[in-house]
Amino acid sequence: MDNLFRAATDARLNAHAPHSGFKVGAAVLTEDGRIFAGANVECASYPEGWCAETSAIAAMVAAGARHIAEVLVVAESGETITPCGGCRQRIAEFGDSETIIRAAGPEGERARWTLGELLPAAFALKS
Ligand SMILES: O=c1ccn([C@H]2C[C@H](O)[C@@H](CO)O2)c(=O)[nH]1
Ligand SMILES: [Zn+2]
Repeated sequence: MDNLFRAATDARLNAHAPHSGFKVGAAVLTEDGRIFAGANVECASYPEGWCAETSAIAAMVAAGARHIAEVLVVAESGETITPCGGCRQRIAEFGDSETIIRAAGPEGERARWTLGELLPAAFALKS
Protein backbone atom coordinates (compact mmCIF):
# COMPACT_ATOMS: atom_id res chain seq x y z
CA MET A 1 0.00 0.00 0.00
CA ASP A 2 1.51 3.35 -0.90
CA ASN A 3 1.54 6.29 1.53
CA LEU A 4 -1.00 8.40 -0.34
CA PHE A 5 -3.48 5.52 -0.52
CA ARG A 6 -2.98 4.76 3.17
CA ALA A 7 -3.51 8.38 4.23
CA ALA A 8 -6.69 8.71 2.14
CA THR A 9 -8.02 5.37 3.40
CA ASP A 10 -7.40 6.34 7.04
CA ALA A 11 -9.12 9.71 6.56
CA ARG A 12 -12.08 8.02 4.89
CA LEU A 13 -12.78 6.17 8.15
CA ASN A 14 -13.53 9.57 9.72
CA ALA A 15 -15.78 10.83 6.93
CA HIS A 16 -19.00 12.48 8.11
CA ALA A 17 -21.51 11.20 5.57
CA PRO A 18 -24.77 10.51 7.43
CA HIS A 19 -26.91 11.93 4.60
CA SER A 20 -25.54 10.15 1.53
CA GLY A 21 -23.88 7.24 3.34
CA PHE A 22 -21.04 7.67 0.82
CA LYS A 23 -17.74 8.01 2.66
CA VAL A 24 -14.82 9.46 0.71
CA GLY A 25 -11.19 9.98 1.67
CA ALA A 26 -8.60 12.01 -0.20
CA ALA A 27 -4.91 12.76 0.16
CA VAL A 28 -2.67 15.25 -1.58
CA LEU A 29 1.07 14.88 -2.07
CA THR A 30 2.88 18.22 -2.22
CA GLU A 31 5.85 18.89 -4.46
CA ASP A 32 8.08 18.91 -1.36
CA GLY A 33 6.89 15.43 -0.37
CA ARG A 34 4.35 16.15 2.35
CA ILE A 35 1.00 14.38 2.53
CA PHE A 36 -2.28 15.89 3.75
CA ALA A 37 -5.52 13.96 4.01
CA GLY A 38 -9.18 14.78 4.38
CA ALA A 39 -12.67 13.32 4.29
CA ASN A 40 -16.05 14.52 3.09
CA VAL A 41 -18.06 16.50 5.65
CA GLU A 42 -21.81 16.51 5.03
CA CYS A 43 -24.35 18.84 6.54
CA ALA A 44 -28.10 18.66 7.27
CA SER A 45 -28.36 21.65 4.94
CA TYR A 46 -27.11 19.53 2.04
CA PRO A 47 -25.37 22.17 -0.12
CA GLU A 48 -23.21 23.18 2.86
CA GLY A 49 -21.35 19.88 2.89
CA TRP A 50 -17.99 19.54 1.17
CA CYS A 51 -15.81 16.95 -0.52
CA ALA A 52 -12.87 14.92 0.76
CA GLU A 53 -10.55 16.59 -1.76
CA THR A 54 -11.56 20.00 -0.41
CA SER A 55 -10.76 18.92 3.15
CA ALA A 56 -7.33 17.62 2.11
CA ILE A 57 -6.54 20.83 0.22
CA ALA A 58 -7.62 22.92 3.22
CA ALA A 59 -5.27 20.95 5.50
CA MET A 60 -2.45 21.49 3.01
CA VAL A 61 -3.03 25.23 2.85
CA ALA A 62 -3.29 25.55 6.64
CA ALA A 63 0.13 23.89 6.93
CA GLY A 64 1.62 26.43 4.54
CA ALA A 65 2.05 24.20 1.49
CA ARG A 66 0.88 25.43 -1.92
CA HIS A 67 1.97 23.04 -4.69
CA ILE A 68 0.11 19.78 -5.35
CA ALA A 69 1.95 17.04 -7.26
CA GLU A 70 -0.59 14.27 -6.83
CA VAL A 71 -4.11 13.66 -5.47
CA LEU A 72 -5.66 10.32 -4.54
CA VAL A 73 -9.34 9.86 -3.81
CA VAL A 74 -10.80 6.67 -2.36
CA ALA A 75 -14.38 5.49 -1.98
CA GLU A 76 -16.21 2.19 -1.81
CA SER A 77 -18.16 2.13 -5.04
CA GLY A 78 -18.80 -0.08 -8.04
CA GLU A 79 -18.11 2.92 -10.23
CA THR A 80 -14.67 4.47 -10.26
CA ILE A 81 -15.19 7.91 -8.77
CA THR A 82 -13.53 11.06 -10.03
CA PRO A 83 -13.24 14.45 -8.32
CA CYS A 84 -16.27 16.71 -8.90
CA GLY A 85 -15.96 19.82 -11.02
CA GLY A 86 -15.49 22.16 -8.07
CA CYS A 87 -12.66 20.04 -6.68
CA ARG A 88 -10.99 19.88 -10.09
CA GLN A 89 -10.92 23.67 -10.06
CA ARG A 90 -9.50 23.70 -6.50
CA ILE A 91 -6.81 21.22 -7.55
CA ALA A 92 -6.00 23.52 -10.49
CA GLU A 93 -5.51 26.38 -8.01
CA PHE A 94 -2.54 24.51 -6.48
CA GLY A 95 -1.46 22.25 -9.35
CA ASP A 96 -1.01 22.34 -13.10
CA SER A 97 -2.04 20.31 -16.16
CA GLU A 98 0.49 17.58 -15.22
CA THR A 99 -0.82 17.08 -11.67
CA ILE A 100 -1.69 13.42 -11.21
CA ILE A 101 -5.17 12.44 -10.03
CA ARG A 102 -5.60 8.86 -8.87
CA ALA A 103 -8.91 7.13 -8.12
CA ALA A 104 -9.05 4.14 -5.80
CA GLY A 105 -11.43 1.64 -4.31
CA PRO A 106 -10.80 -0.11 -0.99
CA GLU A 107 -8.64 -2.66 -2.81
CA GLY A 108 -6.30 -0.06 -4.32
CA GLU A 109 -5.86 2.18 -7.35
CA ARG A 110 -8.32 1.82 -10.23
CA ALA A 111 -7.46 4.68 -12.57
CA ARG A 112 -5.27 7.71 -12.95
CA TRP A 113 -5.39 10.85 -15.05
CA THR A 114 -3.64 14.17 -15.30
CA LEU A 115 -5.53 17.29 -14.29
CA GLY A 116 -5.21 18.40 -17.92
CA GLU A 117 -7.30 15.41 -18.93
CA LEU A 118 -9.99 16.00 -16.29
CA LEU A 119 -10.09 19.78 -16.58
CA PRO A 120 -8.90 20.89 -20.01
CA ALA A 121 -8.63 24.61 -20.64
CA ALA A 122 -8.80 25.31 -16.91
CA PHE A 123 -9.53 28.83 -15.81
CA ALA A 124 -6.58 30.34 -13.93
CA LEU A 125 -5.40 33.75 -12.77
CA LYS A 126 -1.77 32.68 -12.31
CA SER A 127 0.79 34.96 -13.92
O1 LIG B 1 -14.89 13.06 -5.51
C1 LIG B 1 -15.79 13.10 -4.66
C2 LIG B 1 -17.12 12.81 -4.95
C3 LIG B 1 -18.06 12.89 -3.93
N1 LIG B 1 -17.68 13.23 -2.66
C4 LIG B 1 -18.67 13.29 -1.58
C5 LIG B 1 -19.60 14.46 -1.57
C6 LIG B 1 -20.77 13.90 -0.80
O2 LIG B 1 -20.52 14.03 0.60
C7 LIG B 1 -20.77 12.43 -1.14
C8 LIG B 1 -21.83 12.04 -2.16
O3 LIG B 1 -21.69 12.80 -3.31
O4 LIG B 1 -19.49 12.14 -1.66
C9 LIG B 1 -16.37 13.52 -2.36
O5 LIG B 1 -16.02 13.79 -1.22
N2 LIG B 1 -15.47 13.45 -3.38
ZN1 LIG C 1 -15.62 17.82 -4.97
